[in-house]
Amino acid sequence: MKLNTKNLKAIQDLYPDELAHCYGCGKMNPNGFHLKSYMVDNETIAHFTPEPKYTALPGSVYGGLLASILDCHGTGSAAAFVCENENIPLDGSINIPIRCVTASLKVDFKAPTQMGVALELKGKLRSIEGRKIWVDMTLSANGTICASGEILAIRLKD
Ligand SMILES: CCCCCCCC(=O)SCCNC(=O)CCNC(=O)[C@H](O)C(C)(C)COP(=O)(O)OP(=O)(O)OC[C@H]1O[C@@H](n2cnc3c(N)ncnc32)[C@H](O)[C@@H]1OP(=O)(O)O
Repeated sequence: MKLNTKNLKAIQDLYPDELAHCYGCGKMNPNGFHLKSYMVDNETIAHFTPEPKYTALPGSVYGGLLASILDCHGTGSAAAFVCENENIPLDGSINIPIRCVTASLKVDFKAPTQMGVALELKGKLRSIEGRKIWVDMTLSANGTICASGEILAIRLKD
């Protein structure tokens, strides 16, 4: 699915500048991946096209890179789901006051991930229990789920 992001704000772009240096998704990191995740209906979605230098076997993407983008999609999704739960707007009118970091990340690699195509990451909220947020994720290439992930993100205390 091609996502029209014209009227959407990326979750990571709602982090305040001083917390936006993450290598995977920080807008302030000039060398990073700049992953951008969006809330669409009840799920989160991101697209990312790896450069050929992130090759594993010829023609397929290195698993560490896939884990990296799932990590950032997962924490961004966790922050967004908490915002939705607490009626905090994601429309860019404010920087979001929710900070989530990864406590645990599990990735299952199900099929080789084709290099040279836009990968699609999706996240669904499994549960929020206090400061713990579990998000289930998939990563697809050309409509085939190549990896699934689950993340436990922890909401930082104020
Ligand atoms: C703002 C932009 C952020 C961008 C982030 C991009 C994604 C990242 O790469 S983040 C970097 C990688 N992650 C980290 O460096 C985190 C390192 N770990 C920590 O800082 C701490 O362990 C932290 C914050 C996760 C939890 O510490 P703390 O706030 O003291 O909470 P703590 O009381 O230990 O744990 C809270 C709950 O989570 C549970 N928990 C913590 N870690 C785990 C774990 N690995 N597995 C299962 N449960 C866990 C605890 O058991 C506890 O549960 P309960 O409330 O039921 O007792």
